[in-house]
Amino acid sequence: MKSAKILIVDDDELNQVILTKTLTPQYQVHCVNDAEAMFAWLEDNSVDLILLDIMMPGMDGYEALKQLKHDDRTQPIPVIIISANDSSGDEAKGLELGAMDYITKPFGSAIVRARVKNQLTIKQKNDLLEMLASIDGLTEIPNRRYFDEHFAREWRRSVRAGLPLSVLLIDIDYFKRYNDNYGHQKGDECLKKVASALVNNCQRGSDFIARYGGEEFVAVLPGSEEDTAMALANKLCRVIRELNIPHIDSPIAEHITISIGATTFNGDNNDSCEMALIENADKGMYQAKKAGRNGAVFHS
Ligand SMILES: Nc1nc2c(ncn2[C@@H]2O[C@H](COP(=O)(O)OP(=O)(O)OP(=O)(O)O)[C@@H](O)[C@H]2O)c(=O)[nH]1
Repeated sequence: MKSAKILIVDDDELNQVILTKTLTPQYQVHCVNDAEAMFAWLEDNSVDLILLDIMMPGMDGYEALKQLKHDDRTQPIPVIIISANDSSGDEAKGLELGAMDYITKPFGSAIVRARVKNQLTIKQKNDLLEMLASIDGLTEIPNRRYFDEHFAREWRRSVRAGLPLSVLLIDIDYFKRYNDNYGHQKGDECLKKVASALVNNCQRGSDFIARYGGEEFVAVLPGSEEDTAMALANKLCRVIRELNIPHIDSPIAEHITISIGATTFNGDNNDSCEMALIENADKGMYQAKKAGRNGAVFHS
């Protein structure tokens, strides 16, 4: 809870100072003067709670709240309205639009602190549930649902910043034969070992690995060009070979191997879409399988 991030949206500097002073000992606080600055800040920063003023120059707080709740990316962020409008009609309007709480000005510090704490406690529990719903039960790495959200976010970031984004599709070779020969339980153990080796061998903090489905994994590599992506793909093939998981029924090796399809979006082509990137990686995978497996192929 200590490191929770709170965004204060208020054009009144005195309110900003008082709220910051009230919350700073416990939380990370950032202030912006209007709704436009709030949306700009949210493009690149994660926030756990928003304290939102209603009467502001430009877009007012109600409209800002409506837009926050309309966007999947900002919808889960709890909003507390802090407003000088103290009529029950105003409060009802804010709550109906999706605010979690409503504090009227002038406010007492203890009330602000208590209400913020309540909302952050609820948020923490919701985040935990969200996390549990995003993790694959077998391998304990991010699941397909988590991947879909993460990948869409990274794609937008890459288009906006004009930065490359690489994707690796990773598939265990002859895994049906492995299951048939060693049994489904051993198959599960193998999937766990492969997943953890893949996660432990991704170099950059921004690299992301998920279970794509069955015996297939996917890596999202923000900021990585073709060379870096292929270097990582080849390294992952080697790492999995070196796990030395016996697979006597594999026609190509005595141990478990993987095939990888790789592709890169260069951040400069707005015509392509995120799904085209997956399709390209899938084509690379098909070629890697056709070329004999146990290796990586880049498809642009
Ligand atoms: N043990 C176990 N097996 C799984 C799981 N998910 C998928 N599989 C198995 O993975 C196998 C995938 O087989 P295929 O798609 O035919 O591919 P493959 O045998 O790996 O052959 P190639 O990909 O062409 O090298 C199937 O037998 C699935 O039952 C799982 O959670 N646990």
